[in-house]
This record gives sequence, structure tokens and C-alpha cells, in this order.
Amino acid sequence: MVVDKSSEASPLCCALPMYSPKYSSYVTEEDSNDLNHTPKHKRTNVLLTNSASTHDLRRQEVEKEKQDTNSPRGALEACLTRCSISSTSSSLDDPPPNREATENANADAEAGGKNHRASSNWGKFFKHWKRKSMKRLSSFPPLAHRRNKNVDQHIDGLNVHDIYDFQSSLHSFSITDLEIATDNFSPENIIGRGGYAEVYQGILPEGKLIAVKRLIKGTPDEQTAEFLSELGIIAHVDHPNTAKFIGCCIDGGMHLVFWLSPLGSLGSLLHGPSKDKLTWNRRYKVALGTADGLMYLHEGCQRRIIHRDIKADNILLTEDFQPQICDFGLAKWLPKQLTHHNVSKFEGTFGYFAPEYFMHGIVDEKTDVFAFGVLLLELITGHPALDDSQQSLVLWAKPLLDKKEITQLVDPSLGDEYSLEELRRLTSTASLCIEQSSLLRPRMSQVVELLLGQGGVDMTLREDKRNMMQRTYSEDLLDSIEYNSTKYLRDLDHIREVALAS
Ligand SMILES: Nc1ncnc2c1ncn2[C@@H]1O[C@H](COP(=O)(O)OP(=O)(O)OP(=O)(O)O)[C@@H](O)[C@H]1O
Repeated sequence: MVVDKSSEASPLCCALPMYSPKYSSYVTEEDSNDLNHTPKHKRTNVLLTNSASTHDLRRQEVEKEKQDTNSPRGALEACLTRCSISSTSSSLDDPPPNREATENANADAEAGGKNHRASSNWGKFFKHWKRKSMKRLSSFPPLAHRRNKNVDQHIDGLNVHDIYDFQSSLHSFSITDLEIATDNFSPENIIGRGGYAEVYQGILPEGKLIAVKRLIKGTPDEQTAEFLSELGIIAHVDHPNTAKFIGCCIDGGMHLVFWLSPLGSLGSLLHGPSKDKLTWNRRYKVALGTADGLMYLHEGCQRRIIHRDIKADNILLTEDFQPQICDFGLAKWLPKQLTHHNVSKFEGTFGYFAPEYFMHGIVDEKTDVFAFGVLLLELITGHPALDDSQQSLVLWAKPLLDKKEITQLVDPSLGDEYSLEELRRLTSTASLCIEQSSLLRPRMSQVVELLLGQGGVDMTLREDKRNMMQRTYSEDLLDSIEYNSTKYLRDLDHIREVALAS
């Protein structure tokens, strides 16, 4: 299905100097497949282009990522080139190839065609991985924990300097393991469906519960790309507030395996029949934990990670309501030297988009901060980011926040069972997070302080502090253009209409 809603006269069109003057939005065939699993207003891919197909752009992006050694996929590609070279030119016991040989072989590999090389590399990598690790991927030690550089420099012909830090305890499951665990992927064991995957619950022989994410969308090559993107991030994320990845399986499709989060997603609780379990204290705990997890991704990881799809459905809950950020399918590494990342294709979820993202395709920490602000509003109000009649929670809540009528925002199902002081903290933080100018949004470390009541919400002080810190690209950009809230609301409305009309 293709929807071309060109709108040259639209305010949004005028605000898109970096792109074609003609604004086109497509809901592609791929997306129409998504619709089988995800309500179409919830998830969208919108392209700012009128000259290339979705596939062309996706292919270009994948190629760009492969060559960018700072991207998860690029790091793996670099490693695989060497893996391919070492497996064709030497046995695993041979000494590692010297630099010249590697460069020559690299050149040959280039000449042999990138696409072919890529797929054969992955094939070799997967075979190699399975053969060498069987049950444990201990051949990929975390970089941070390596002790002896010389000993570890080349492991089985792979130069670990080119590999990001795989967790050392990951398992390589066979398809039989997963079939046994999930009762042959019985539909009864499906616990979640996203745009890209079906998630099954399962049980391991030792009695531990797992969640198996089976990628279902697209061709095998596209699934491999999605799988590697997500694997490239989650394999080196480790925090109490991120989903617990335990391994994967590459037989009969692409599978990622996690410990089961017994309460499912925040979205299913908040907008489902068990809403009453979400008392005020638990909501506050979820807000704090999620902020902590996001602060870790942005500021605590070896590399800056932008999640790009923070939403209630992507926050899992443990038995004691500890939130765990999941679904790193859209996540990006942001190298330190880059202020931001630019995307030509919008992926994510309506209701959570930051203005600089849908206007300019800019991705940085502040796009996640905006989405986190929407999540806070969801926790406070119990309303979804976009309701069945496509009304945006931000648009509804903003006037009440501005007028400080905060008690009117509280989820009626909570009655009076909430702390006014905590409500003040959550609402003032949400208010800052959803500022249309990313300059005015706090960073996640500041969000944590604000939520804990330690931030001193004195804006003057915060402004001074901010001026001393490095500004993000989107901060500069939005600061330099006149962008007021009326325009923001108009643009938000417009892009929603364009993408949803079909
Ligand atoms: N470890 C887990 N424990 C319990 N439930 C889970 C787990 N992982 C995923 N789920 C459930 O499956 C759903 C879909 O998972 P996920 O978001 O990873 O899939 P996706 O296809 O990438 O989704 P999206 O369309 O948001 O990209 C989640 O919202 C959650 O309900």
C-alpha cells in the first residue's frame, strides 16, 4: 500500500530545508505486513523522499552501516572480513594473518562483490560460532575484562579488537532446545507481538523461564540484518534496568533469547485489565528505574546508545515491578565525536516522536528524552501515547502542565492514592522532557536527579550549567530557528495525519 500525501503547502514541508521540497510519506508493503501485528497508528515507517523506494533506502542504510565501523553492524562486518580471510587462507591453528595479507585479502574481498561477501561472511561466522562455542559463547570475552592483550588478541582467527564486547556468558541455543522450551513454538506460548517479531515464553530443562523472540518480518537477509542490529547492541548492554539477554539461535530463523520478565510489558499492564496492579508507588518505581536504564544507555555505556523506541510496550516488568528496557531493534550507537545521527527513514512509534526527529531526521539522546517524557505522562495519566481516536497524549496534557493543573492529569483509577510531592516531580520532569526545543530538555542524568527531587528545578541554575556542557547538534539547530509551541503542535498534527491517512 502506498500513500502519497504530497503537501507542498504544508507548514511541515516548509520546515524541511534538508530534504526534497516535496514531502512524501509512504506506508509500504512491508509496513502493511506490520499491520498484522501492530495497530497501524502505533508503528510507522515514514520516508522523507520522493525519489527512492523503501528497499533502496534500507539497502543504502544497511551498506552505510556495514562500512561504519562505529555501528554495531559495521563492527561485526570488520570482524567478519577477517574471519572470512582467516578461514579461507589459514586453519584456525595458524598464526593470525599479517597486516599486508589482510589488506590484500580485503581488496580481493571488495572485488568479489560486497553483497556476496557479506552473506557468505555471516554464514561462516554463524557456522564458526556454533562449532566453536556449542553451548557457550565464551570465545568472545568482554573487552573490558580482557587481561592479557597478547593472549587474547587473536581468538580463533578473529581479531577481538574489532569486535565489540560480547557478554561472556551468552548461550548458543539449537532450534531443538527452543522447540522443546516453547512446546514447538505453540501459539499458546505467544506472549508478545511486535512489528518485527513474535515472542514466545518457554522453559529450560533446569526450570528457568525464557522469552524467545523469533524474527518474522522480511526476507531471510532482512531478518539477518535486523537480528545483527539488535544483537550488536544488546550483547554488550548489562544493567538492572535493561532486558536480560541470554543468547540466541540461528537455526531455522533468527531467534534472540531473554530471561522472561514475568509481568510482561508496562504497556500491557497499564492499558490492560490488570491496571490496578500499577499502584502509584509502582508507577514511580517504574519511572525511576526506566530513567536509570536510559541514563546508563546514554551516559554509562562504553558507547553512547540511543534507543529510538522508548515506549510503554518496550518496558518489561520483573516480578517486583523493576522496569527493564527491551527491544533494541532500532537502537544506534552514537560515536563520541558525532553530535547526532541523521536518518532518512522514520521508524519508531507515533505519539513518542520528538519534533527534531520528524522534522529533520535527527537522532540523539534528546529524542529518547522526549519519548521518556511521553512515557512519564502515560504513567501519570494512564492514557496511551496515542488513543484509539488518534489523539496525542502530549497535545492533551501540555495545556494542563502549562497551567500547573497537575492533579487533573492523574489517572482516575488511582483515586487519591498518590503522593502530591512525587506527582509534582513527575509532572515537572515530564514537562521539561517534552519541550519542543531539545535545548530545553534535560539529559537523562538530570532527569534522574529531578525525579529524585535532587535536581533543584531552578531553571536559571540549570541554564548556567547547560551552557558549560557540550551542546548537541539538535540543540543548536532548534535554538537557531524560531520554533514555537503552536508550530510544534501544528507539525505534530500534520505528520500524524499524513502517516495515518490511508
Ligand atoms: N523478556 C521478555 N519477557 C516477557 N515479555 C517479553 C519479553 N521480551 C518481549 N516481550 C513481549 O513481547 C513484546 C514484543 O517484543 P519486542 O518489542 O522485543 O518485539 P518487536 O517486534 O521488536 O516490537 P516492536 O514492534 O516494538 O519493534 C513486548 O512488548 C513484550 O510484551
